[in-house]
Amino acid sequence: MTAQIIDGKAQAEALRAAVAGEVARLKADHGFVPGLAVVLVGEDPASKVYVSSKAKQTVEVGMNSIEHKLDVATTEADLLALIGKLNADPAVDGILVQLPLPKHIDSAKVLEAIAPEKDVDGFHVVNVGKLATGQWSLVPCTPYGSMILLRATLGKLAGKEAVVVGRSNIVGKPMAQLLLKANCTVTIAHSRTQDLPAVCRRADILVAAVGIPEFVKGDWVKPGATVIDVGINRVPAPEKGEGKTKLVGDVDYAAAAEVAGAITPVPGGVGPMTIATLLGNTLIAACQRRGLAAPAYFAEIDRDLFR
Ligand SMILES: Nc1nc(=O)c2c([nH]1)NC[C@@H]1CN(c3ccc(C(=O)N[C@@H](CCC(=O)O)C(=O)O)cc3)C=[N+]21
Repeated sequence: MTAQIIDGKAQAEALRAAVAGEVARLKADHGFVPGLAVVLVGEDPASKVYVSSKAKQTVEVGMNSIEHKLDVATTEADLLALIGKLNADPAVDGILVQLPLPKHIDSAKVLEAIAPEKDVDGFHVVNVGKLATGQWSLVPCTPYGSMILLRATLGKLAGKEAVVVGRSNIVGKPMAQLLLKANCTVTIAHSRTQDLPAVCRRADILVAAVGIPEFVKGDWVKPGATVIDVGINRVPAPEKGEGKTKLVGDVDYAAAAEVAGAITPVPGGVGPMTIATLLGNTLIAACQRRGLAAPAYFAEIDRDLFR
């Protein structure tokens, strides 16, 4: 058996087209253009690629992109001052501070400084708390995108056995919250889990978010399961030539695809959805802040996922 490959690239394109349509409608009917501010501190090459890709796609859907590229030696106080300015700027609807930040900056402090209504990453404790208590909130982009892929692949998720491997604040925990909200039976597994392969084999929905290349093996996957691979790991690829690299996920893709019912590839799976949902969150934040109803397309996604 060979798994259905879940086409995150195509789904992300569809989502971006819907965002572009809503942006045009807001401009025509309400006379404003949503703006997304992205802050990058330092020169991490992967972060630079992601940030320029975000800026490019922001402009492609018709929104304003405000980029702040700061020196690696930027102080925490200077970064907090910039966030204060962006919070107060009416042209800024969403603020994203690219992680990881340099070691001398306290990320938690920085994330808490972002106005919750502009927190398009959904990382602020106010948004985390709202999600955990069933209140409306901005939802972290990667888990949100993963949920949209699951819904498109499986239909209703209620009653399914879901195992999330990884307990980070940016993926594992919010992913578990969203699966729970969609009425799955949810297990969060991690590095201290006893007999991790056996726990994974229970899953109808297996989400790998550990940040270790090809960590989840083929025989950890229940036959027919849906596998969501959140990992983006750059590894050496000597088979492509001296000094070459490639991207792999947190799942041993070739082996898992023999067993799974459906699986996300890396690249072309969850990654593109992360940027599309970021743009969606910016649109939602822009509407919310102006007292406008959530765009129909997103209201429908939420109804679909959580009712
Ligand atoms: N505050 C914050 N919010 C984030 O959402 C955030 C962050 N910090 N720091 C880094 C991670 C990583 N991330 C990705 C987004 C898109 C792709 C993506 O589009 N990947 C493509 C390929 C990319 C490539 O070829 O390098 C794919 O999987 O097909 C990957 C990774 C967002 N992150």
